[in-house]
Amino acid sequence: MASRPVSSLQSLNTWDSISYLSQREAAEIDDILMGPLGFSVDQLMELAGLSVATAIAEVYRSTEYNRVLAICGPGNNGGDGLVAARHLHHFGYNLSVCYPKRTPKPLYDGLVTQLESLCVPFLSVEDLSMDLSNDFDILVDAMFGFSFRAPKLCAKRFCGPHHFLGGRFVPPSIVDKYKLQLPPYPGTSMCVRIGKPSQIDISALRENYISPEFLEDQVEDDPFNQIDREDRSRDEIEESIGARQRRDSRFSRIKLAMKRRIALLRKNREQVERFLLLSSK
Ligand SMILES: NC(=O)C1=CN([C@@H]2O[C@H](COP(=O)(O)OP(=O)(O)OC[C@H]3O[C@@H](n4cnc5c(N)ncnc54)[C@H](OP(=O)(O)O)[C@@H]3O)[C@@H](O)[C@H]2O)[C@H](O)CC1
Repeated sequence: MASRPVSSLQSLNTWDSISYLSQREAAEIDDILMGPLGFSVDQLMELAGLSVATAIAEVYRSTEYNRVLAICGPGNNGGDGLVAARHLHHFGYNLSVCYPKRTPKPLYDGLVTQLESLCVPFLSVEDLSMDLSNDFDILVDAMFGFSFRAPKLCAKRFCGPHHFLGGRFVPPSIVDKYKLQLPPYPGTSMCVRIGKPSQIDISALRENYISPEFLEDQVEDDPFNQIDREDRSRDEIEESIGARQRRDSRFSRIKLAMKRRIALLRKNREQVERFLLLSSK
C-alpha cells in the first residue's frame, strides 16, 4: 500500500506571495476553461466540490465534528456545495442539505438525485433553527460564488483559522496569462493550505468574541461603509485576541510561580518532618 500523502496541513506559508483574482477575471477564466481548454461545467464542479470536502476532512475529523449542513444557492457555487455534500457523506459525515432555490437543469437534478439516493435529507429554510450551532458542527456556505452582485472581497478578507486553495488542475496557459502564483500542492492533495495554521483556538475565545452576525439595524445602506465597519470590528477582535494572549501569558507566569512555591513548601515540610523525627529519637 502506498504511504499516505503529505498532509496539506503541513503546508506552506505562502500567504504573502499568493495572487488574487477579481470577479471579472474569475468569470473570464471560467469561460476559457469551458471554451478553448475543453473542460465541462460538471467536471469543474466535481473538482471544486471534492476540494472543499477534502479541505474540511483535513481540519475537522468526522468522529468529532459529524453533523454537517450544506447551504446551497441557485448557481454553480450551489452545485459545488451539492458535490461537496456527496463527498462528505462518503467520508463519513452526517449530511443535511438546504437548497431552497433549485435550478431546474439536468446537472442539478442529477446532483440532487445522487444525494437522495444516499438518503441525505433536504431541509427547508423553515426547518432550520436560528442558532445553527445547536444542530450542526460544520456549515458549508455554498450560497454564492463570483456572480454574487455585491462588493465581495472573498479570499482577500478571509481571516478565519483555516484557509485552503483548491484548483489543482489549472493549466499552465492560464497560470501564465493571469500571472498566477500558485503554491505547490503537497502529495496527491486536492487542496493546499494558504497562510499559517491558526495558533489560537477560536472556540476558546468565545467569551471575548464579537459576533460577526449582522443585526438588521447594523446593516449599512452603502456596502462600502459596511466593509469599513467590518474592518473596525476586525481590529477590535484582533485587539481582544491580543488581550487574551497577554492574559494567558500572565496566567502561565502566575502558575509557574505557584508551582515553585508549592515545591518550596513541600521541601520545608519534609525538613520539618525530618527534624521532628530526629528530635523524637
Ligand atoms: N472556475 C471553476 O473552477 C468553477 C467554478 N464554479 C463555481 O461557480 C461559481 C460561479 O457560478 P455562477 O453560477 O456564475 O454564480 P453564483 O453561484 O455565484 O450565483 C449565481 C446566482 O446567484 C444569484 N444572485 C447573484 N447576486 C445576487 C444577489 N445579490 N441577491 C440574490 N441572488 C443573487 C443569481 O441570480 P440571478 O437573478 O442573476 O439568476 C444566480 O442565480 C464560482 O464562484 C465557483 O464556485 C463552477 O462549479 C464551475 C467550475
